[in-house]
Amino acid sequence: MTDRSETASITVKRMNKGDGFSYPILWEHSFAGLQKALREIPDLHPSRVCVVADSTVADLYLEEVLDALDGWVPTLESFVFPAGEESKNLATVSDIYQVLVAKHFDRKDLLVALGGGVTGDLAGFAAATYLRGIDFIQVPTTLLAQVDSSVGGKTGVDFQKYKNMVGAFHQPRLVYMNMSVLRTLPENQFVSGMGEVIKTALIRDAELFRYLDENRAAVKAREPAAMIHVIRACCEVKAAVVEEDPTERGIRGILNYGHTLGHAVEKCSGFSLLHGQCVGIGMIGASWLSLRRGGIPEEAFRKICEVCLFYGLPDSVSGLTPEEIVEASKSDKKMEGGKIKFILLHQIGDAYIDKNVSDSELLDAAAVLCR
Ligand SMILES: NC(=O)c1ccc[n+]([C@@H]2O[C@H](COP(=O)([O-])OP(=O)(O)OC[C@H]3O[C@@H](n4cnc5c(N)ncnc54)[C@H](O)[C@@H]3O)[C@@H](O)[C@H]2O)c1
Ligand SMILES: O=C(O)C(=O)C[C@@H](O)[C@H](O)[C@H](O)COP(=O)(O)O
Ligand SMILES: [Zn+2]
Repeated sequence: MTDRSETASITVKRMNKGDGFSYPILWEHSFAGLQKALREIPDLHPSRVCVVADSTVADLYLEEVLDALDGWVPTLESFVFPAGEESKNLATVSDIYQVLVAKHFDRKDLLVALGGGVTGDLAGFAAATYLRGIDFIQVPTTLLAQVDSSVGGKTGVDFQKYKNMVGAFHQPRLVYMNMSVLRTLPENQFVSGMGEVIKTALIRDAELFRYLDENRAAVKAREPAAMIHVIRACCEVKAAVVEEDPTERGIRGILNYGHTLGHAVEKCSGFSLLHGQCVGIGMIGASWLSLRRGGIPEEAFRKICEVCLFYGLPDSVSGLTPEEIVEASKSDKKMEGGKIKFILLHQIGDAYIDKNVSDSELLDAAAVLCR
């Protein structure tokens, strides 16, 4: 088994293909090395830096991050918004633009996304669009952001209650993780992150799935060695998929495992359920359909349910009907040429994209989730 228990770095690379990019992903135990990591990035010479954080993360870590950056640039700003998915909208992006305009940020300046996926998506989208694109870095502080959202350059906001309806692909220049921040992460947010961890294992890393199954106590207790192993494994999978297909023309779609039904549940719940919890619910539906299609055996389906439940993920949702979940799935952006894009499993660790899932199959899968 690969030893991923040491902190280290990997590099996301895609060069000379027209949309080339390359950036390091670093695992550290404090914010102290952030300035050095930034100074090592060639051609990154901002005069102004704005750290974007939500209210909770700002209270916990903003000062430490500003201290870590002290002395690097003449102008160091911060922008703080109310924590929660409700802030992931164009109004907050507009508020970020206002600060950037007021402080005369130019094309060479930099945004720092300090926080979870909401902050990364928002700050990344502001960076993608302000002056037609400025640099940004990701400093992820939730498990979900460390295993998924900080890598790969999907940025954006919700629009009229539709998830991520407006956005852009814009790769960060650096992903810097301070692993110690996981100590303050509330349990429900940890569980939400585990939704994306299990997703990653199911789509491309059977060995990681076994690790999650066999090291339950260590992972659940957030033991540092187990966390580094899990987070590195997820970043390796994500980096590999994104390098292959940065703008989701094809294979990147597998990162959406559990999201077709998951995003629909998230929308129908009025965002009262967390993203990773909804992905967990959606994965049960997608795994059930994989079983029915003869992709995975009954035993694998049971094991997926068992592992999801062990890590605290829900396997069903109350108060919703299968019909409304299907309706919401079909009005999400998963449709291509009138067909829904659904991700299924050949086996644990091997996902594929299927564009032939019928309405009745979708309805049956949604019915499995409604109790
Ligand atoms: N761009 C992508 O590739 C991608 C991938 C997955 C998810 N997402 C998006 O990410 C979002 C979910 O991200 P999230 O789960 O990180 O949510 P989040 O950013 O809202 O963070 C969750 C909560 O945890 C708090 N928090 C963050 N770090 C903390 C810490 N170290 N200690 C204590 N509290 C902390 C935040 O203040 C917030 O209240 C969704 O909008 C989802 O659509 C994007
Ligand atoms: O990076 C990707 O690609 C993903 O699909 C990762 C997902 O976990 C994430 O939730 C993403 O934001 C979903 O993308 P969307 O295009 O379906 O909104
Ligand atoms: Zn997701």
